[in-house]
Amino acid sequence: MTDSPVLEIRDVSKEIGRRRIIDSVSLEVYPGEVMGILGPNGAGKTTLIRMMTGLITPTRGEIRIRGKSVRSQFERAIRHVGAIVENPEFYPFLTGYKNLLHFARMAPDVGEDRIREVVSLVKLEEAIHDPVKTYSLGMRQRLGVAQAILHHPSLLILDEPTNGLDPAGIRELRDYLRHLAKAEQTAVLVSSHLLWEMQLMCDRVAILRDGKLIEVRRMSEILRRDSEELRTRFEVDRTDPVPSVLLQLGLDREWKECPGGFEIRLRREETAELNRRLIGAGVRVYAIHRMEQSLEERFLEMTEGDKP
Ligand SMILES: Nc1ncnc2c1ncn2[C@@H]1O[C@H](COP(=O)(O)OP(=O)(O)OP(=O)(O)O)[C@@H](O)[C@H]1O
Repeated sequence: MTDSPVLEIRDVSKEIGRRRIIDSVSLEVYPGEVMGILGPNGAGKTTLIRMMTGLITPTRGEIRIRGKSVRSQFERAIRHVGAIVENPEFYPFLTGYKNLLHFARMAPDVGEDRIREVVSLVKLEEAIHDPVKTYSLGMRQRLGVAQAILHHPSLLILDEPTNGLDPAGIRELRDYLRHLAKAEQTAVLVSSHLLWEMQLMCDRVAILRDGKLIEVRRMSEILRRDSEELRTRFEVDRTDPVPSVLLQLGLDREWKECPGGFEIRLRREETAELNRRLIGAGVRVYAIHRMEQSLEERFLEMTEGDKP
């Protein structure tokens, strides 16, 4: 990536009382990407987001938005940000359009053209002239995003945006967030404690545990499982040669019999190799099943790591 980052978090820590809630976090988010902050409840996601929006100040370190320090150049930094940190509040008896008009009056250079543009970006054209009290949760969420992006922010921050949405609502949210990131080159930052939601929405994900950033990875890398040991089931006619074949391969792995064959944990390449050797030993192999680890299992592994 050659662009300069929209958001730079540099070695940020936050202590409240004697507790370090955020511990030396550094992270960069670029134009046009959807970045997820993933961590279990209490990991520090909201605290980190509150620091990005200037609601609280870091104990140490610095946060810059488009190169401007949130602490020392607050107004110049924050004008590039659109955020929904709590649930957005609207006037329920006014239409979506009138609500947006109301917010547009507070922002410089936002006219009705821009309102129409954001309404179309969040795909709310059909309902925009209905009163907000008739909106579903997902529609309110979209109106919230429309409001947050009225002033063309470079960075859109959404804290747990999928709370209360059903899978269809989450898919919609994903579609227009991705569209927004690509169409307006907005950097989007969303937090969640659910990996599968991040999988649907994000290009990259930053994993937070106990206030520490333990990894930043492309979502596609997390989902690629070639180098991982997965539980693999072989359907075979006999298992008696398995120990000697494993010995030949130098694979010091536990395996166990199961109905119609055996199970073992293997990497992708090892699976092919074991198959070849089994056939060489005269075993008939009917099927090989690699059991994908569920996303929830992977999330627990990533966030619990070396915990007891
Ligand atoms: N003002 C505060 N005073 C004391 N402790 C706090 C304060 N704010 C947050 N904490 C603690 O810091 C930790 C991180 O909280 P934070 O709300 O940032 O986590 P989170 O990852 O957003 O979790 P959740 O998804 O539950 O909101 C929690 O253990 C919380 O109790």
